[in-house]
Formats: sequence, C-alpha cells, structure tokens
Amino acid sequence: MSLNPRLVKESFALIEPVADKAAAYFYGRLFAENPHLRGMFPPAMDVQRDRLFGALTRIVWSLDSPDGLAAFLGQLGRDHRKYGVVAEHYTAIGNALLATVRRFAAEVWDAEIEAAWVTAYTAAANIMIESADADAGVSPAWWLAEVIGHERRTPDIAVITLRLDRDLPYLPGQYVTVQTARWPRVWRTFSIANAPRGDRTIRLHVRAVPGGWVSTALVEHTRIGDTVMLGPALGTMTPADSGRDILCVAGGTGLAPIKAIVEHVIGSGLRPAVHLLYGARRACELYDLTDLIRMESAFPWLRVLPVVSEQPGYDGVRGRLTEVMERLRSWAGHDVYVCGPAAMVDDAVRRLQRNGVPLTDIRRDVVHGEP
Ligand SMILES: NC(=O)C1=CN([C@@H]2O[C@H](COP(=O)(O)OP(=O)(O)OC[C@H]3O[C@@H](n4cnc5c(N)ncnc54)[C@H](O)[C@@H]3O)[C@@H](O)[C@H]2O)C=CC1
Repeated sequence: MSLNPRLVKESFALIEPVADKAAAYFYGRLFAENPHLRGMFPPAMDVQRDRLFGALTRIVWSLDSPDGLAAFLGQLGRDHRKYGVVAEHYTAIGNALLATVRRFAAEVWDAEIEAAWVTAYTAAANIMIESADADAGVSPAWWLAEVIGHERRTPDIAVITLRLDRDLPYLPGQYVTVQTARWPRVWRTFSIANAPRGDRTIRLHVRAVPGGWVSTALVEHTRIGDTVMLGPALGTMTPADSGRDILCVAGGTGLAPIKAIVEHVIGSGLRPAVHLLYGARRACELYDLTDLIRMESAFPWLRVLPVVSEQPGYDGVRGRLTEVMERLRSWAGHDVYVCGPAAMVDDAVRRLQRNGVPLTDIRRDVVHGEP
C-alpha cells in the first residue's frame, strides 16, 4: 500500500479543532488497554497531550516532504529511547491512535482512509524503531549529569553548569531534554548555552516560569552536587559555517543556543561580522550581558546590542527587539539565527523575509518551553 498523504491530512483536519478531546481519548484508550504503559508517562498529562498533538501535527503536515519527515522521526525515535520505549509499544500506540482518528473523523471515515492511516503510521513507526535500534549500538539512551555550578542571575533566571557522566555529542545551537529528581518522568527541553568544550560540561540558561515544574525545580530547588538526567541532543538550529556575516536575535533565555553558536564562530577561525541583538523586557533581565560584553571586547568583529522593551527610563536602546532589528539596517546576505518567545521568533522571521532575507538563510527551532 503506498502512502496517501491527502487522505491522512483531510481526515486529520477534522481532528485538529478538537485536539484536546482527541488527545484525552487517545491516552484514555492507550492506558485502558495497556495499563502497564501508564508508568512510563508523567503523573500530570497536560503537557504530554500538547506534545503528542504537536508531534502528530508536524508529522501529518510533513507527509509530502519525506526527507524532512524522516529526519524528524529519526530524532524522535532516538529521543524516545530514554523513556524505555521499545518496538512492541508502537503496536499499542498505533492501535490507540487509529481508534482515536476513527472516532474523531467518523463523518468521513471509510476503508480507504483507514488504510491510508495504517500505511502512514507503519512507515513512521518503522523509521522511529530503526533509528532507535541504530542509535542503541552507538549511544546511551540518557545521560546523568552533576550540577557543578548554579548562579542565580535574577530571581527567576539561573545559569546552571552540569558535568556529564559520558560524552554527549551535540552541535552548537542544539537542545537537550532534562529530568530532575523532584519530578520523575517529567522531561523539558533546554538549549545548551555553550559550544562543545571537550570537558563534558554544559551550561543551561533556565527561567523559572509560573507552573513550570522542571524550570522551577532547576532554578529554585537545585543545588551543587545534585544530579539530573538528560536525553540526547536535538534540534536543527546549527551553525551554517558559510563564512557570511551573521545576525543573531536573542529574546530572553533564547540567548542560550545563540551564545553556543557565537562561541562556535569564535572557535572556528572564521571572522564574519556578527551582530548579536539581545532583548529583555527590563535591563535587570539582561542576565548574561556582562559575559557578552567581555566577549565583545575580546573579538572586535562581534557587536552586541542590548535592547530593552518595557522600561521607559532605560538609557540604552529601547523598543521591540524585532522592530529595532528591522530599523537598524538591511540584513540581506546574512546568515540569521533567531531564538526566544515564539511570537518574537515569528515576528522576526516575517520582518526579515519582508526585507529580502530568504527563509533558507534564517535558522530557528521550535522548542516548547514550560508550562
Ligand atoms: N532553543 C529554543 O528554542 C529556546 C527557546 N527559548 C524560549 O525563549 C523564550 C524566552 O522567554 P523569556 O526569557 O521569558 O523572554 P521574555 O518574555 O522576557 O522576552 C524576551 C524578549 O523578547 C521580546 N518579545 C517578547 N515577545 C515579543 C513579540 N511578540 N514580538 C517581539 N518581541 C517580543 C521582549 O520584548 C524581550 O526583548 C521562552 O519562550 C523559551 O521557551 C528559550 C531558550 C531556548
């Protein structure tokens, strides 16, 4: 049976508006039929439900671009090793998924649509299983890391240094998932804020957000000597290394992966002009400015421009980060890296495209923070 993306997309479009209900039904069904799987999931399932639908949406809408989809599914399969997912679980998940789409797309459901879903799911599951199997030969499913540095830079933001028990291969700009002892089975993503160092240490920039279990545990309840677990490195916002000039736009703790990329450029021997626009709502939230200024004074081709958006008395550059970026100059011909709140990233991409920067020159990642 060959893949029929159109049938899958059309039926999925009926489910998207009722995603919450469909996800609740999916997990209800999964756990009713396979009670032993419940222990693999976090106690509170709300974020998990959003994740499931986020991933499913991305998969369904990418069915027409097999290369991108295979890369995404490959990463997903490798990342799922840390949950203890094995090949048999995919059958249980496939059955629950099929029951869910059958129910929520009942008005159009027929044998042809069912076959399209079975084919698509089987293909996707096979890619995930194969990539997990291949990864098992060369890489651990997860890493232990000891907290060796914990600096509270603002009441909400901590810069945390971890020492890993084994090498964790990653590229500058990538992120990892983190689990704390306080919240077993709850994993959240955080970008690695340094280029690979060769001493197994990495840094994370963490803002404790209201209702954010892991971020609050990391900022408020974590001490030097504590241990956390990490999953493998993920993400596609990695250095282009083209030698062209670079624009970096970092909002808040979105600075983390951008800083790793800038460190990489410093270490690469390339000397492009790098503009780093670093935005915060208030000056006191420019939590890493001292370090960035130190880097700027050591590397004259690096320009750091802090921008503050919500403090009228601030005597530096004030305004919306994306507007300041647009006003400053044309960025056509630059490699661009953007990270921060999702709305800021979208706005930056829109403005850049409007001003002649093609999408292929803009790198960003969709990373869901907490809650
Ligand atoms: N790898 C990744 O994708 C990472 C993503 N993040 C995300 O970055 C965000 C950082 O959040 P906070 O530190 O709380 O940042 P924040 O909410 O304090 O904002 C930071 C900056 O972005 C600007 N901004 C916010 N919304 C904007 C909009 N709609 N248009 C233009 N500018 C806007 C603010 O004015 C400020 O300059 C989180 O959403 C987090 O999930 C953080 C780290 C890594």
